Amino acid sequence: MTLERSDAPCESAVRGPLVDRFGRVARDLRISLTDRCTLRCSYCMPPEGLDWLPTEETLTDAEVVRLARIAVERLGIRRIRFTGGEPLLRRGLEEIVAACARLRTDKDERPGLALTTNGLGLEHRAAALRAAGLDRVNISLDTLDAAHYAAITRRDRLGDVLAGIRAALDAGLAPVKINAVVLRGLNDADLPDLLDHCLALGLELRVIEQMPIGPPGSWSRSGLVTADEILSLLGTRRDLVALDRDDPHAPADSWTVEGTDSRVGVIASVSRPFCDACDRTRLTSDGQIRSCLFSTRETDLRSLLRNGAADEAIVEAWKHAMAMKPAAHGLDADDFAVPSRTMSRIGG
Ligand SMILES: Nc1nc2c(ncn2[C@@H]2O[C@H](COP(=O)(O)OP(=O)(O)OP(=O)(O)O)[C@@H](O)[C@H]2O)c(=O)[nH]1
Ligand SMILES: C[S@@+](CC[C@H](N)C(=O)[O-])C[C@H]1O[C@@H](n2cnc3c(N)ncnc32)[C@H](O)[C@@H]1O
Ligand code: SF4
Ligand code: SF4
Repeated sequence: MTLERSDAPCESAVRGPLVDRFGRVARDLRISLTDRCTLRCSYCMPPEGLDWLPTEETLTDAEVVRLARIAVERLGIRRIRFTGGEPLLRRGLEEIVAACARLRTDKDERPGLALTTNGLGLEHRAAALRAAGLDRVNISLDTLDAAHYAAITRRDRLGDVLAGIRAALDAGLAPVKINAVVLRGLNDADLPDLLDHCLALGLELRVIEQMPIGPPGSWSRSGLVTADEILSLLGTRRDLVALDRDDPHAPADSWTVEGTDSRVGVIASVSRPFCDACDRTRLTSDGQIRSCLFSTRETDLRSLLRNGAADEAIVEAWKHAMAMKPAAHGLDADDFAVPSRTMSRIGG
């Protein structure tokens, strides 16, 4: 796919809901609630962490909810995912979820509400989050081997994640998906065990190709474990049958595992990009809109909010940001530009 470099929005891009120059419509908003985290996953953050945003630069709960309301009521957003950093570090998470659950979409429905988390502390919050209106949760777990887990995340917290998964299931959050980024020589050989564990608990495993969006030096194309390799690892003990995508916009390709009711997914952002059908817009914890995970530019909604802008001005700024959305991440292009933030500051 070639990258469109023109910055001029076409007319259709500035009318109606969030539509970009290529006709893609954003229905899915990912809100990062903090840039801080309890882990230091090697593919996402440097061991020493990052310079965290000062509190005053982070959107308040009320600011987050106002932007979510504008997105849902004015801009056609139908699903919201809370992410981070680690969103469970956000004290007001339950209140933010409850406020978003009161919104109504253009179809007069409650927006779908989901959380992506590393699972630390979920044990104590899953029930309250469910009661607040959270529908589902994706939990990151790269391996069941405690030593490998500690090597990847630089923290010895495997037991806490497993407790968080159990609590999510008990609370009735459904489906519970497990996200595993696969790293050569670290957890690739652990995938069959992880799949068996997920099948036993009724969890949907998605194995993720590592993207070049972590700390400098953490990614190389030659070291990438690609979707083809992931599939052969997952097929070591199990037979997989390919499924058609039920949601054309979902990042994962899915398979059923023969002899079970379960499915397993592969998110192949690098070797099989899904940018053509992208339906996402992203809000960072400091109030910047990123139309693409790999954007090199952002649109500052926080300044608008804090300068007293009316909803209409925010709507226009958000639409303009969407109009500038690139065609694709362009990883294969000669002029690929490294995104302006690393993963934990964007929200995945
Ligand atoms: N390239 C790319 N990767 C994405 C995008 N959205 C999510 N991902 C990656 O997909 C992986 C799983 O992300 P999640 O936060 O669980 O979100 P999701 O897979 O969209 O969630 P579902 O709605 O449950 O399918 C992470 O590595 C994300 O960074 C996207 O728009 N582009
Ligand atoms: C940035 S994290 C934020 C939410 C939460 N802290 C967590 O880990 O689930 C969101 C997702 O991005 C994934 N991720 C982080 N760095 C990645 C990378 N370099 N390539 C692919 N996925 C990555 C994580 O595995 C996680 O599933
Ligand atoms: S992937 Fe999630 S848990 Fe791991 S360092 Fe990044 S933000 Fe934290
Ligand atoms: S890389 Fe950008 S355009 Fe491609 S799917 Fe992700 S957010 Fe969408």
